[in-house]
Amino acid sequence: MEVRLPEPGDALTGVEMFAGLEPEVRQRVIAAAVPRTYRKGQLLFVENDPGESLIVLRRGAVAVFRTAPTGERAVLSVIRPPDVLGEVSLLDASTRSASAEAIEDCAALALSRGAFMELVHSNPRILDAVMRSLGGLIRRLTEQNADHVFLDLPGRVAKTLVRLAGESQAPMITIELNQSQLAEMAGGSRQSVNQAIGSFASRGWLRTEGRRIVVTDVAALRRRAGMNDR
Ligand SMILES: Nc1ncnc2c1ncn2[C@@H]1O[C@@H]2COP(=O)(O)O[C@H]2[C@H]1O
Repeated sequence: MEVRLPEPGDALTGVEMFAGLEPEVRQRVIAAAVPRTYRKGQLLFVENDPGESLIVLRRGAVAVFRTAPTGERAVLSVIRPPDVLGEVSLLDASTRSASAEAIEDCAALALSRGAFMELVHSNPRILDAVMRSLGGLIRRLTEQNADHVFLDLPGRVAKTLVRLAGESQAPMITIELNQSQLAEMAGGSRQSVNQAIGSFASRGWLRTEGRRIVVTDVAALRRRAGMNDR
C-alpha cells in the first residue's frame, strides 16, 4: 500500500495542482518559478495579453474580470491562496481569457508556459489535477449561467454574499467589499444593487459599515438565493 507522507511546508503547500508531485519534482517547480509581488490595484495581466505564465497565489486576493466596450466591469471570480490562475491560456495556447487585478497586496509565484508544459509532459499525473481544476471552472460557469437565467438581481446579490461569506458559521460575517465591487460581481447596476442591499438591511439580514457589509443572517440570504438550507 502506498503511504503518502504529508508534504513539508514549502511555496507550493496546499496548491491542489501540485499536490502529489514527487519531492524532487516539486523542488524543480519551485526553482523554476519566479516570485512576484503586486500592489493592491495593480493589474497582473489584461484580457488578450499573451498567456505567458501560470500564477500561483501565495498571499492576497485577485479579481478576475472582463471589461465591456463601455468600460463597465464584470467580476467573474475572486481568487485567493492557494489557488492558481492563468491556466486557461497556457492550456489552449491562446491569449488571456480575462483580466486580473490585485484587490489586496499579493505575493505569487509565476511559472512560465515552457516550464509548466514541460512539467505536464514529464509528470502526466499532474493532468488529473489540471482536469479537476478545469472541471471546477466549467461547473462554476454553468452555475453562473443558470443564475443569470433563473435568479433576479437581488437573488444574485444574495448568492454573491453567501459565497463571499464562505464556510463561516459565525453569527456575524464581515465582508470587505463596497457596493460597486458587489455590483460588478453580481452583474447589475450599482443603483439596483444598492436597492437590494437596502431591502436586505431593512429585513435584518445584514448591515453596511462604510466599505464593509456585515452579514447577520446568512440562512435568510441562502433562502433568497434559492440555495438549499444546510
Ligand atoms: N469565469 C471564470 N471564473 C474563474 N476564473 C476564471 C474565469 N474565467 C477565467 N478565469 C481565470 O482567469 C484567467 C485569465 O487568464 P487565462 O485565460 O490564462 O486563465 C484564466 C483563469 O485562470
